[in-house]
Amino acid sequence: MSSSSIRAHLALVALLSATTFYFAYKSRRLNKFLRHSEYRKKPENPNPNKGKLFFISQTGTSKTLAKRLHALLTSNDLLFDLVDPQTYEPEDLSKEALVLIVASSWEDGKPPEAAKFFMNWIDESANDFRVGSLLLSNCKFAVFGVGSKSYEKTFNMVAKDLSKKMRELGAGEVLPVVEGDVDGGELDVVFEDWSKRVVAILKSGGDRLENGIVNGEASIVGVESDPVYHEYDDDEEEEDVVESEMVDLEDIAGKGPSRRSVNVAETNGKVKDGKRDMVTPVIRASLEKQGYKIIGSHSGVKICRWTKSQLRGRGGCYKHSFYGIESHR
Ligand SMILES: Cc1cc2nc3c(=O)[nH]c(=O)nc-3n(C[C@H](O)[C@H](O)[C@H](O)COP(=O)(O)O)c2cc1C
Repeated sequence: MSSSSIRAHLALVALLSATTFYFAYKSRRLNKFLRHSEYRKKPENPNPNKGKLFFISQTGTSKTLAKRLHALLTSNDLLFDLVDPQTYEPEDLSKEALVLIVASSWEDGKPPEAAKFFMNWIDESANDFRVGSLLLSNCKFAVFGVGSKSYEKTFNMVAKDLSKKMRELGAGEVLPVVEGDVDGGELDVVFEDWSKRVVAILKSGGDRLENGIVNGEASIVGVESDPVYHEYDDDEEEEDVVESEMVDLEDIAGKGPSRRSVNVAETNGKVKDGKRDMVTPVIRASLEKQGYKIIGSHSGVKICRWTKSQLRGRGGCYKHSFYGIESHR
């Protein structure tokens, strides 16, 4: 073999080695990035189709009762996860179809320590005008309170508060709150009665739940109110009256937001770099449900339905009809 061909061989081997080394290095970097990346997929709600039975408890009374109900549900082939709110991501509430809560109240009607984050989340969401009343619109729920009448004004405050806030967020209450009294209120009997009613409702199928009517007694159904964010147009009133039969691809794309796609830990209404996020995951979900597109971390935008209608040649709003203003151009 001539010296020039040996040199060529050596150069080829060197090139191949360098290439192999380079790709091996890149692959390791990529793996490392994926392992540590903040964009790594967060764990999904393990059983979004199963009901959730929460216990909000400090000294175990509510937990014991919830366990009893869980056993009853299971023996009736009703699949529920028994959940400690401490281990639950409240963002997932919007995916739940059925929620049962056994909740105790503590000093000044406050929740036990373990449920503070969960309760705060519900409270903040219900009080945030940007979230609106659609967030839990797919969720049916019932609450049993564990407390003592001797605390008078704050008797079962947590349970009552939960019920109110859940309704404000659009969830449908299938049974009015039942208030258990640990001090002479025959708690076990009252709880057993409530549990049987819950099981009866669940076993009766979806109809009663859908209607929010239980054995003829009207349950408190989610309070409907207008969406909190509006289009950048003053045509809403007319839009409400005329419902387009056509479904916009844009609107479909807005449905079913993935809350995992945003960094929940950082943006759940918390302070980041000294600033509070304007579009938290909850607000994002609510806006996307209404067909808005989120711009940056601060705004939601949706094209006016009349503008779309006009662009399709199907007529515009009163501004066009009465004054000839072509706001779609
Ligand atoms: C210090 C203290 C404060 C309490 N405050 C309230 C209250 O404000 N409202 C109420 O209904 N019950 C109140 N209770 C009663 C508890 O709700 C009751 O003991 C219940 O069984 C606790 O349930 P848990 O073991 O599941 O936490 C209080 C009890 C204690 C010991």
